Amino acid sequence: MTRLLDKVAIVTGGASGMGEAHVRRFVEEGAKVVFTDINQDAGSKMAEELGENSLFVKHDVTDEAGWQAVVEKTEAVFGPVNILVNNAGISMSKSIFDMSLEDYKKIVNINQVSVFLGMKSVLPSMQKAEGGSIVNISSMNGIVGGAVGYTDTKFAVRGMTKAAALQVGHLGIRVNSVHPGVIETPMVTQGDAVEQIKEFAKSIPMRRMAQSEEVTNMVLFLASDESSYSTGSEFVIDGGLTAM
Ligand SMILES: NC(=O)C1=CN([C@@H]2O[C@H](COP(=O)(O)OP(=O)(O)OC[C@H]3O[C@@H](n4cnc5c(N)ncnc54)[C@H](O)[C@@H]3O)[C@@H](O)[C@H]2O)C=CC1
Ligand SMILES: CC(=O)C(C)=O
Repeated sequence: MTRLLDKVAIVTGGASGMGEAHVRRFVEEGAKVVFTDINQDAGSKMAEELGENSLFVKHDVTDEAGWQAVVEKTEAVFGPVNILVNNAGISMSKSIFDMSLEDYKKIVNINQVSVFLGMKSVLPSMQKAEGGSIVNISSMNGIVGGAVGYTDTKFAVRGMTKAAALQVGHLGIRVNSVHPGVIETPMVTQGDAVEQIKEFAKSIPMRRMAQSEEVTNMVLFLASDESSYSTGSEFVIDGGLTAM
């Protein structure tokens, strides 16, 4: 299990759901992983369990100064950053009639502005490392429409990925987006639309939601050198939903 041997990675939203699965697998694959989240309790417990090749830093992905601190801490403890997974995000299921500007700005800041801040903050460190891989977690709703606000941010992440990829390819830095369908994480199982989502899952071509680890396999491929010629691309993992 050495697909990320000696790579230094940052994973946001790493204390739960898909982010947690990515962190655990990256450590198993030999990476040194700094993972961040606003959930201090879950993050600290996980870091204790994972041991010396991981470090938890409490960080809100909308906080620009905090991003600098995360990168500085990563370099001080493990060295320059090779991998960034911009995973943290929230969902929101209000209609356009009910959504306030405050709601809208909140989801744009957490799901979209954070991705800009993350990429901008790690690039100098990736230049020190002489290359890197950025994996931006969008959604199937970055390919086809869904909830207002959420869809807007996930389409943006897909576009931001391509724009950044064009600018940093010559530096040996790759940037790709991942587009999960319906994944069984707390975002889905603890949300207010759980029954509707379960019903919806019956209409997925593969007739089920995915487990986080199935998305991790894709993220791991993109984070590793195995995807050395992939950049500016979107990788869909949705059980066939966007093929419909
Ligand atoms: N679960 C699903 O079906 C799908 C999820 N996604 C995306 O995948 C990513 C991960 O989602 P899940 O694992 O499902 O969600 P989750 O809710 O299980 O995990 C998200 C994590 O992000 C953290 N977080 C939230 N706001 C934050 C902030 N401001 N700063 C730092 N951390 C913050 C949460 O504390 C949590 O630990 C999100 O970007 C989501 O939009 C995309 C497609 C499908
Ligand atoms: C499709 C999606 O991004 C969900 C369920 O959060």
